[in-house]
Amino acid sequence: MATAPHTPLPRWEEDPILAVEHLFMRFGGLIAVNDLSFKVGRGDITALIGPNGAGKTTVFNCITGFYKPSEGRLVLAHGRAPTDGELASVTLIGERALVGASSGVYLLERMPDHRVSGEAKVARTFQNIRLFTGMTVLENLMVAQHNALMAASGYSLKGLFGLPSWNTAQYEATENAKYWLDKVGLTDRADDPAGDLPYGAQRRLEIARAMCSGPILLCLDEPAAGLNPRESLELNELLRSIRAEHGTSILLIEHDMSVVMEISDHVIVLDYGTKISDGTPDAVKNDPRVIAAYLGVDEDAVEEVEAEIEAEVAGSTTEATS
Ligand SMILES: Nc1ncnc2c1ncn2[C@@H]1O[C@H](COP(=O)(O)OP(=O)(O)OP(=O)(O)O)[C@@H](O)[C@H]1O
Repeated sequence: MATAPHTPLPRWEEDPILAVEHLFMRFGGLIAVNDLSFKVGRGDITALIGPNGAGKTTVFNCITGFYKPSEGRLVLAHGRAPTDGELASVTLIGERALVGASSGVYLLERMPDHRVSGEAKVARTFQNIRLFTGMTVLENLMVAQHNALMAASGYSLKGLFGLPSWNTAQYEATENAKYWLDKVGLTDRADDPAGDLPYGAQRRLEIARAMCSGPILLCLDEPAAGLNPRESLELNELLRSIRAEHGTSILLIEHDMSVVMEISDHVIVLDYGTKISDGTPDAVKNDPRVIAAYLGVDEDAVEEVEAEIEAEVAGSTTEATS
């Protein structure tokens, strides 16, 4: 008897690095994020898109510890995703647990922002660039490694006495900074104040700064905002090489559809805090709910589209069962 062809699960189902589970964020009477669940595949470039005010930045703020969610669980797995049993015990005992040999599982909703970046290794950039504009480009990258350097300095003593472990850590931090300067094409601007850089270069420096902390998940809030078409193409290349050469998973919020459709493996669409679509770029692009949300058509038209979708789904279910 012929068996049905096996359809492989998408990576975000097979090997998720992050699972957002039933996330709610309320601000007084406003529900900015409404029962949102999705997964981010390990090594994927995942885009979170949606019209203005859909709740995208609020989701980022929850993942990166800037907001404490009203409800929900945010599971980050450094190694393989935990089993249901392992996850239940982490949820019971605390915010972090080791699963398998040495890989950690972190419940991000329980952690403050500095531990989400320092321990869980989730780095982010902001919608409005937040560099230290008076510091040099290189200094911005050294500051990003402050935590590692402080630990290596024994919280100052080893640094004061110039012990070898401190010297090694400082050397490595400088080499790391130089590597990322080169990667984003800013080596010749290393000693200039960051505030003197053109806008596109400041955006690249933000990404370099985030990468200096060695994240396993990089969250970028509108990295292509304000970039010209050439700079957008360079950004695509940079993000692809970060994924290919460092294995970093990337979650980005983006309005520039040329960037989203070109580089994403997986797209999640929000509207009024609710997920309306989740799939490959092609699937999402052709989803009538997404088209309706983006075109801003009136509610009657949206209802018509929804009725059509429901009729189609009902039709295909009947066909499948007959
Ligand atoms: N700290 C806050 N206090 C009150 N309301 C907030 C807060 N942060 C966000 N909101 C509201 O939550 C909703 C979602 O905002 P959010 O910034 O997450 O949307 P967004 O999808 O990122 O929008 P944009 O694409 O314009 O950046 C908006 O109605 C916003 O006004």
